[in-house]
This record gives sequence, structure tokens and C-alpha cells, in this order.
Amino acid sequence: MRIRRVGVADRAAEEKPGPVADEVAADAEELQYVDRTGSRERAARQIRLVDMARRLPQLVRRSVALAWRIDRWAALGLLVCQAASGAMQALGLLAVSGTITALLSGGDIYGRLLGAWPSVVLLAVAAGVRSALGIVVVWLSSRLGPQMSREAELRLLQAVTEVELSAYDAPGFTHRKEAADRGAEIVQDLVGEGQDLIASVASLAAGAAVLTALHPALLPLLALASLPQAVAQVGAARVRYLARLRAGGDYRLLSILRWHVCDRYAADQVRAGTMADFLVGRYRQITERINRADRRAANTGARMSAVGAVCGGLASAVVWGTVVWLLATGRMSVGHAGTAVFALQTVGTALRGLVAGGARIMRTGLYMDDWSEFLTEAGGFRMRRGTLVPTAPREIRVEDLVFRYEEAAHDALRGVSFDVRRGEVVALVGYNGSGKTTLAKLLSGLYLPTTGAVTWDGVPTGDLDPHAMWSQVALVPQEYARWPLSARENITLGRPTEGGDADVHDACARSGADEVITELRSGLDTVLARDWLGGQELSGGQWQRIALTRAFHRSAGLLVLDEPTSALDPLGEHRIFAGLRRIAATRAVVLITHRLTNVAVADRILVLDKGRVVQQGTFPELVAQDGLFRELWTYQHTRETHQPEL
Ligand SMILES: Nc1ncnc2c1ncn2[C@@H]1O[C@H](COP(=O)(O)OP(=O)(O)OP(=O)(O)O)[C@@H](O)[C@H]1O
Repeated sequence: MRIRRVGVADRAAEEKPGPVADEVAADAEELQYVDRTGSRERAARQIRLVDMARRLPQLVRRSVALAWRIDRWAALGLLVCQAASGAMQALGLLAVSGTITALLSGGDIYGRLLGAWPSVVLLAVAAGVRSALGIVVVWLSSRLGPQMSREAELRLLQAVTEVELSAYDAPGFTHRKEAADRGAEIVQDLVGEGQDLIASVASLAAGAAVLTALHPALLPLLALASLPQAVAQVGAARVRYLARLRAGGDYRLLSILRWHVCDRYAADQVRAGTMADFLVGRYRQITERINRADRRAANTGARMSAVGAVCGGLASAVVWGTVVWLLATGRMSVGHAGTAVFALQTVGTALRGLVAGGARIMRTGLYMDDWSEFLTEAGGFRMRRGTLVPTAPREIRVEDLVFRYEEAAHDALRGVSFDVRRGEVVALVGYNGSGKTTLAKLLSGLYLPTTGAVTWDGVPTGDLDPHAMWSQVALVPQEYARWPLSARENITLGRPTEGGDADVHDACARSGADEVITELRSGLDTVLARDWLGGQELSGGQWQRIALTRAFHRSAGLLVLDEPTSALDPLGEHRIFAGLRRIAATRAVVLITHRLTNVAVADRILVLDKGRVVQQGTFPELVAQDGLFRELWTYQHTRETHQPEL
């Protein structure tokens, strides 16, 4: 090996970003979060005063129904408290009227005070009861809200596990799932917002009743006067929501970037790759995009609110002018005029609360729609398969199989036909991207064919009950999950066998995980997770042994091993392949590996190229034939047997 001495000047030249580094291709793709659904944008455009008036009762009903299902006593308590609070408000307004009338009546001051005190007491009692009810409302809402969100999240989890795996390949699905996730999180706001709305309606009803009793013209006039502000508020809420909606993808990008920059998995690469400035710069770019959109929305919202306030102010002047006119022309007593002032303020505040709260609950309602629509449809990808329950398959047959991923431009597999029987090991080999993993997923029924068929003992995988079928599949994928669970649960996957720990230890002995388990501080009880989750960490190869143990522990008819020894040391790898024939005695085994020495263990080898099977046969047959397998074998074999110069 030649070592070049790097001087200071060389290093400076390397570190200085040259023209190439600075250059950004004009047609380079920009990182963006793709929403192909557009449904929320359409829905958000419909936030108008008329739609709001139509939709609000439905949303309040929905929030009450949800609350009722989760905690009916809390829901009932909230409704009763709000109704009582409204009644107290009406009582308070009447007490104001009584107090003012008594104070302005004839007679000496003591007599007037004496006449006013019952109303003052009533006023104090009404105010006291209202604030006590307010405390109860906050208590019940904060009890109910989080419960509703947790319930919504649970139902979302359930729905997600019931969709086809292919759903994850469709961009629309990810977006709907994210939206539903946000909907579940926000469901708890519905309680508070529903309560605010009911409180506003109760105040409005109380104030309106008093105002109408004072003079019938006042209420319609006030309603008219509040209209401009209501329209402006709803408009501003729509603008803000749309801006948030459009920036939603960018917010998501930020959280993805934050995760990549901060998470431990890439911390070494961020440093060694000197990527910090570059990544933070990307983050800043996206932040600036969001800030620009926020500023635009804030400016538009402020303009709308200002116009609404000016129009509303002028209209309010008309209302107050009317009160003065009624007073001046003797059509209203001074006591009633005083009450009217309070009632007008109450009704005005309630109307503004109704509109602002209405806009908020409409927005929450849109998020909730995302959640409930996702639950109904599971993002449009709910599994709709047969109900036949399979036993361990004796033969899995693939006939003229074609498979194309959602939105992909080309087929990943084309015209593939072969079979694999119980007791047989079939190996899939080929270049990266030739379709091996995809084919294994089709054999396991994780994907269904686009055309052609995959059958288990003659039954197409689409006709089988998916969960029953997967209980017959033991899969070691290239990227296996590292569950933050105990070592035992990581192996049994929540399905312990009758043999209990004896079976677990037996599977460990076959995979080589026995050496891993003995070194764990609490054996099978040790939680396998990062330190900060209270667990003990494993190395990459140790995790792969655990992943293999899972498959060996499961009594399944189909064993799929996708690069099962990529992280194992030579001894560990030898152990797996030496034991494979014994494991295959009762199962059909599909093995994917780039280490061609290992495929000698297979009964048959299928060579894939660009989604097609270009060769098949036994190891000696394929080595003897001209073709891709011999090319790959010769290249690998020559390299492996080549002795490095010392
Ligand atoms: N989720 C996906 N969505 C769209 N295309 C995909 C997806 N997964 C794989 N592909 C494409 O399908 C083709 C086959 O991929 P597959 O993972 O089956 O290859 P492979 O032979 O297992 O590769 P490797 O040896 O690298 O594991 C590739 O062209 C790949 O880009």
C-alpha cells in the first residue's frame, strides 16, 4: 500500500470548497415531502362562515359522542356544568339589571342600597357558582382529553397493522398516515374546543334572552354588527390553516433531518463526514421556506382582521347609538340601559368566542376527519384477502409472476416461474436490485402478485387468511427489527411455545445466540435496548444471531433467510450453514445470499437478472454452465482464493 504524505498546503487545498463543491445542478431534485392526496387542501378551502354554521353542530355532537364513549360521567358532567354556567350568566345579568334599577330609583341612599342588596348577593352567588363550575369544567376536560387522544392513537395503531405492506410504497399512504397521526394527537383539543363553544352558546343564549327582553331591536342589530368581524376571523383562520397545511411537508422534513442529525445511529458519520454545517444549512433552507410562508399568512390574516375590525367598529357604533337614542327618547329606562350595556358586552364576547372557537373546532375537525377517514379506509389499503387457513405448505409454486411496486416505472419481477417444496433449500442469487428480496416477500404473501400467481399447496396467497399464513412464515430480513423488549420476547415475538425457555435455548444453540445470552446481565430477561431505555446493547452480529434465533424458534413451514449471515464472523456463518439442512428437513427454505460459497448447500439455485430468472440448477450444474452464475462465481472465487501480498 502506498502512503502519500499530506502536507498543510495539501490539506488546505482539500478542505477549501472548490467550484465543483459549490456547484448545484440547475435541475437537481429538491428534497420535498410529497402529498398526492390534496384532500385536506380541498377541505380547508371550504372553511367559510356558512359551512361553519352547518358543520359546527355536527362537530360538537361528534366530540360529545366520542367523550361519551370513553368516559360518560365526565361527558355528562361537562354538559351539565356548561348548561348551569349559562343559567348563572343569565341570572347574573338579571341581577345587574335589578341592582342598577334599585340604585337609580327614588328615595334616600340607604333605602336604595337596601333595595339593591338582594340583587348584589345574587350577582355574587352567580359569579361564584360560575367560577366553581369553570374549575370543574377544566378538571373534567383535562381528565377526558388525553384519554381521547390515547384511544385515538390505539385505534390508529390497530388500523395501520391491518393494511397491505404495499401501502407503504404508495406516497399517498404515508401522508394519510401522518395526517391521521396528527388527527389522533389533536383529538384531545376537541374537548376543550367543544366546551368553549358550548360555553359561548350558553352565554349567547343568556345575553340574547336578556337583551331581547330589554328591546327586541337590539339583538338583530348586534348580530349584524358582529358579522364583518366574524367573516374576517373565519377568513384569517382559513389562511393560517392553509399555510400550516402547505408547510406540513416542510415541518415533516425538518423532523426527519433533526432525527438524522441528532440520532446516535449517524452521530459518527456526521462527524467523520464533516457534515454538520452542510446538514444544518439544509435545515436552515427549509426553515426559511416555512418562515416565508408564515409571514405571508400572518400578513394576510392581519389585513383581514384589520378590515373586519374597522367594519365591526363602525357597525358597533350603530348599536351603541341605538341604545343612546332609546335612552334619549325615553323608550328605555336608565336601569335597563345599564343592563343593556352589560348584555351587549356579554353577547358581543360570546359571538366573538363562537366564531373564533368555531374556526378552531373546524380546523380540529379537519384533522379529525383525516383520522376517522384513515380508520374507515385504513388509508385505502386495508387488507382484503381470503379466509382460508393454511397449514405448513408442502409446495409453494410461482407461475408466470409479474410484480410492480406502486408508482414504479418498471416491473421488479417479470415472468418468474418455479416451485419450492418442504425439505428443500432454494437459493436466490443475482446482482443488487435483481428482485431477490421482492420475490421472497411474494413467496411469504407479504406482497400479492400484480399478475400471475403464487400458490401455497394450490391456493393463491390472496385467498389465504393473511395472519394465519404469516404464522407459517419465519423471516430473517436484511434489516431486522431490534425490538426494545427482553431477549426472550425478542426471540419468541410474543408467541412462546409450549416448551417455554427450553425451546428458546434450543433455537439459540442453533443460531449461535447462546453465547450472546450467557453474556447478558440477566440472561433471557435482559432488555435489549439502548442504555437510556434501561437496556443492554448488542453488537450488529449479536443482533443478527438474535434475528436468526427468532426464525429458528418459530415452528413455521416456510423459512426465508435474506442475507442471514452478513454481520456474522466466519465461525458463526459456518455454524448457520452447517445446520441449515437439518432445519430444512421440516420446512421449505428460501435463501438469499451474495456469498456464493454458501449457496452450495441449496438443492436448487435460481439466478435472477433484472427481475427475470435467467438460470436455474444445482451448484455443480451452474458452475459448469456458461452464464451469469459462473461469471459471479469465478469473480468471487478468484478474489477469495487470491492471497494478498505480504
Ligand atoms: N419499496 C419499493 N418501491 C419501489 N421499488 C422498489 C421497492 N423495493 C425495491 N424496489 C425496486 O425493485 C427492484 C428489486 O429490488 P429488490 O430489493 O428485490 O432487489 P434485491 O435483488 O433483493 O437487491 P439486493 O441484492 O440489493 O438486496 C429494484 O429495482 C428496486 O429499486
